[in-house]
Amino acid sequence: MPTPIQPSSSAEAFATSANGLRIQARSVGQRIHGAGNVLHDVSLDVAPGRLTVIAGSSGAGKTILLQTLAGLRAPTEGTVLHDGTRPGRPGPEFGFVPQEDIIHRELPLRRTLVYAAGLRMPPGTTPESVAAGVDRVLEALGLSSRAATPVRALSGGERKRASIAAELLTRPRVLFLDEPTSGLDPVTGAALLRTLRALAEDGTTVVLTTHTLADLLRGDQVVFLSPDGEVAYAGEPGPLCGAFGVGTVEEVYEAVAQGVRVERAAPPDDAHNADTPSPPVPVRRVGALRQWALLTRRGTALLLHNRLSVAVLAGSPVMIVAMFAVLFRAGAFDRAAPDPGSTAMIMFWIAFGAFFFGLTYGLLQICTELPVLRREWLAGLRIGPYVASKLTTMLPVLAVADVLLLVVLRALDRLPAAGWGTYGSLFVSSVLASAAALALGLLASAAVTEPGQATLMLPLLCFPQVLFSGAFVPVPRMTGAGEAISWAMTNRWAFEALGSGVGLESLWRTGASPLGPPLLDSYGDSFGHPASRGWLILAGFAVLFLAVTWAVLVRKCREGAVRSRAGR
Ligand SMILES: Nc1ncnc2c1ncn2[C@@H]1O[C@H](COP(=O)(O)OP(=O)(O)OP(=O)(O)O)[C@@H](O)[C@H]1O
Repeated sequence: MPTPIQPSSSAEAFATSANGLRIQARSVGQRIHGAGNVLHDVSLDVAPGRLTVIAGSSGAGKTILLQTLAGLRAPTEGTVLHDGTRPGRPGPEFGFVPQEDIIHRELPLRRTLVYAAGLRMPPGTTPESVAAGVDRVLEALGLSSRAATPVRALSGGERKRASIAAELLTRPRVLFLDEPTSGLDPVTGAALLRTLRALAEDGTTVVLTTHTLADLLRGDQVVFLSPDGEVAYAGEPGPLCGAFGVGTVEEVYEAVAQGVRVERAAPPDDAHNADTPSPPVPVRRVGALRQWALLTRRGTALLLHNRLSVAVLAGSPVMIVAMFAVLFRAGAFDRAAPDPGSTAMIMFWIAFGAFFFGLTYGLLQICTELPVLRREWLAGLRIGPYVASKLTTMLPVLAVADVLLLVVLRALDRLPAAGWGTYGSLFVSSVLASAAALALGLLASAAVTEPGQATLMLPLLCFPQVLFSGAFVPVPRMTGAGEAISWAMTNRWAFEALGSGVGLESLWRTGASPLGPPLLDSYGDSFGHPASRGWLILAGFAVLFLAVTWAVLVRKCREGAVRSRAGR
């Protein structure tokens, strides 16, 4: 059941004594690629410690104006000033709550906020201070009784408050919220507005967009946008209806749609010092190593709390081992009576199994949490430690899956009775194949725009890895184009490294089967190189895919969350 916001959501409970940010917009225009001019000549002042509500019909440009006022989008015309200078890089004094959730859903609320605090609060903050900070925001937002509840089990209103709680951890001077009351019932929405008002009364500047009529009358200032992105009204909410000569807020929407504008005195043109971006706030960010350690811990906790992840983690190895047991007869590697065709296929399926584990583990890792990543990037998260944490969270799991695969296949006599050296080589080949596939999965996960697309990528990425691996059509038998493509397939190098490590060439050449030598002719020198050559290539692919993942994420965070500040 949703919890009501407690009376503790008062100015006292915030106890931030924030010194609110002053925002000025002067003749702001915003041109969006594909949408044209979305904002026209917007000039307004947002005083520190005031609650400003931006309203207007759907598509009027409310979100774009909010992002522009926040300094997340540089205006294409005019100027936005924060405390009289152009916005710099957001720091802990800045809070932004987009429409999507910006916290993970899997963990209990308090634990989620503790991780968020670890990434946002200054380095050196003691665990006691983190705990106190988290308890403070939970109390301020009336969420103390929900502290142990997984975020996914919270109601829509509670989840929205949880996102706001994450933003309040650093006691921001300004808080921007995109439609915080959408989807909330009137009582919960009103309570949330009261919470935001308490925050403003304590000094924080609060700016929000809304479609909820009642919200318009609850702010200190209303900015009403016309459908073509002009300011139709900016001022106190009390005189709003009277200014349009109507009786209700609904009628204000109608009047604005018909082109009515309320003239007002233009704010003074004090944008002369706009050329200087505000000096960067001296923020000490949490170090890269600490970010990586924290993200790895959080990633592991999220993984273990996500039923789908656990099902994929446990299910994939079990499924593949079961298929092996059904498909192949035992004893294919017996030197006295080998089955060369099966030995090649066993090596291929081990390579493909390792690839499949890595790819499936990686594919949903990033696309499911992109809004969270973007918001945390704004708060100082570095992409390098983020990508590295994905590797350190997933690679041990993959290594265990690969070991299990090899152990079970040996126990079922689908692999030869060989020494530690052979099995060490098979293990390294499998883990590197999984690591390269994981990196490929992370890259695909970073590149797509939603989880559904990531799922579609699975067959697209798997098919070429099967066809061009060199297992079914040996590389020497491929066309020139096919051979060129096979170079880009990690599965080819894993297959060859595994075959080399298990000694396929010698088994086929000197084993008792007459089928060995002709097969060797077909496969050429596929298994004639040391396994270490394949390891190097697989490691190279992993590094390459991770580097591209990093680049894609940096671009996405910059484009999606922060657009050129300070004239960039
Ligand atoms: N990334 C984008 N690419 C192309 N057009 C965009 C983009 N973002 C916004 N727009 C367009 O800009 C206009 C204003 O969008 P915005 O999201 O600010 O409207 P809004 O008033 O917040 O609407 P709503 O109330 O429906 O959320 C719309 O026509 C929208 O289609």
